[in-house]
Amino acid sequence: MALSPLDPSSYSRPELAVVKHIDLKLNVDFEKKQLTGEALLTVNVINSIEQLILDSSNLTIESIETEDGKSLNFTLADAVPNYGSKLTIPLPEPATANQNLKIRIKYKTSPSATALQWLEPTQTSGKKYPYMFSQCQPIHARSILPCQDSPAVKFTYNAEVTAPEPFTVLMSAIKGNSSEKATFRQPVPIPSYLLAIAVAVLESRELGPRSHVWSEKEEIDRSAWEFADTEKYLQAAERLCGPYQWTQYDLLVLPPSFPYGGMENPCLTFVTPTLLAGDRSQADVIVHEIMHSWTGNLVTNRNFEHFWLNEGFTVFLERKVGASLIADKEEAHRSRDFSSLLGLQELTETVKLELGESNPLTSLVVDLVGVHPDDAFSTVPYEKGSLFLRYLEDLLGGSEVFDDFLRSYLDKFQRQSIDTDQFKAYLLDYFKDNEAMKGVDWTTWLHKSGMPPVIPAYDTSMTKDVTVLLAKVNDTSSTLEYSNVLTFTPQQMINFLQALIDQDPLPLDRLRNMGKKYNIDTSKNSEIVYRWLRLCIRSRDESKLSEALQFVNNQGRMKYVRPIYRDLYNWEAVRERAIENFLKNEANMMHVSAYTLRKDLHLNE
Ligand SMILES: CC/C=C\C/C=C\C[C@@H](O)/C=C/C=C/C=C\[C@@H](O)CCCC(=O)O
Ligand SMILES: [Zn+2]
Repeated sequence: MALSPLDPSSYSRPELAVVKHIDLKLNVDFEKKQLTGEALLTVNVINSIEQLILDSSNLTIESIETEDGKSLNFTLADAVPNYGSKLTIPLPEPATANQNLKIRIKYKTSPSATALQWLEPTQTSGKKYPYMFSQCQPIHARSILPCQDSPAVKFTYNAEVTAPEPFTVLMSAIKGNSSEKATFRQPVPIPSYLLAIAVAVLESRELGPRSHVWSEKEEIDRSAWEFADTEKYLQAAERLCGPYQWTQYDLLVLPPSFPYGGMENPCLTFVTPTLLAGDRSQADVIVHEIMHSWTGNLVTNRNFEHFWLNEGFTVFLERKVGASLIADKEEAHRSRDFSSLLGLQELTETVKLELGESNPLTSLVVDLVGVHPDDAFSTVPYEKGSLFLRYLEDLLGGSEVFDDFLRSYLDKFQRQSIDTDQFKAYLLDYFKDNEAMKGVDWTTWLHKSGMPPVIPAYDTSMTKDVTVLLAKVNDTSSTLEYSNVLTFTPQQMINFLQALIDQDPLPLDRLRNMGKKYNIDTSKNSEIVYRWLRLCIRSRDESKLSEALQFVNNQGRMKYVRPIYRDLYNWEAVRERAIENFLKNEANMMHVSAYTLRKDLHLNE
């Protein structure tokens, strides 16, 4: 299949023409699980073209015409699994450089559009109304509208959406005030993966001068409490990165099947309800999504081979901003390093235990020719990426100089899509007089698989207690008491449990005793519950099996569900039960969850 030279995951040819703006008109039909409507594309021609090529997946194209109603022919190629169909629109006459074309496409989505999940009322908290939401990243926007589904292309959009009463429509854009129909405008150019829509019966609460939180009414009070500090985080982010450019920053708490912790849809971050821990302990996810307002959403990876530019930078900024909220400078430094050490633990598990050190997907820059981005997803771009930036910061003179570089980088590349070479060239030029720059082994950092070549000298004072506890627990002759963990924060407990995951399993009686004594087995914090269940599975606790299955059935956050299923698969005695459980629940999952779990459970081989 011929794909774009700029993006191995798209048919479109952004080097020839780019969509600059989209006017969308959509109607939401819950009965048919379908969006129907039209997209009016404004296309800017870069090099003479005789045809326009777009991405589409499972769309029914009803007609294509020019703005003044002249019908255009088109061909929809046979679908290639997971990439969809190339949509070719021959132009009535060749278009030349700088020309702007307007093309109106009337179409319908399919009930199995991979970007959309249509929930039955039983899958919602209210149990009365259906619910629909999207997840376009990485390349699922093509199942919602015909487009250049590549982050190399950025467009502004306006939308008008009709849905029956009493549904609310939300999109990744500024919401209009009309009470008759839902209107939206996104004046900042976005890549297609940031297009988002949710339609449900929702309530909202004000969180701050530019923020509301939205959810079903059953979660609204808990959500407003959990995310009350949003404005404080936005202001801290602005102090580091400059003014917030997206006007509105709202949050939408989705139903439990939402597959990610958070998705940085502009103006409206989508989050999993597993963040509602009741103790604000998962605020780092909100800070992470806020930081995407600069890295990812303003400065965007040109294609998903450079995904680390989105995620590595965002994790790096998230930890800086998190630390900046702590008044005591030394404590802030300790806390930043503590989070980085947890990230390093997760990276170690991914590289050494899950993917393997020679796996090409453990490189920072990956080759996605013939590899679907959903199959390449892991903690590597997040943690190896942010560790690389931390290495550079330490090498080049610390945060005093590196923060200035970051602001300059954001300023230089804002509203653009870039690749790793552009980042590298800019950094080399910015620090051209810095001798230390010569010591960077670029090839190893960017293109070699495995663990990073250098691990920063992190402050370990906050992990000391964890290390002591780990030795105690591993010494099976030592007595365990609640007092051992009395002063532990949820983060320290998470760090401790993650360290246990990264080592050989504890004998089952020791693990059970630990769970009881340390009150772990009654925790409501999903980050703790998930790691605890994994430990129980790895120590072969059959009595925990139904709890583990319930946990993966009750929420769909892939960060939790996939490792649990993989651990269950590796336990031969329960493998069949795990597969049976997956097959029973597959229909309730979003496409990306079912797709990746099928691979984790080796079901399509
Ligand atoms: C090297 C990686 C190459 C390609 C991956 C590109 C896209 C990955 C695709 O599967 C979509 C990812 C969407 C992620 C959204 C949110 C995450 O940041 C959530 C992280 C996990 C969690 O907290 O639940
Ligand atoms: Zn992210």
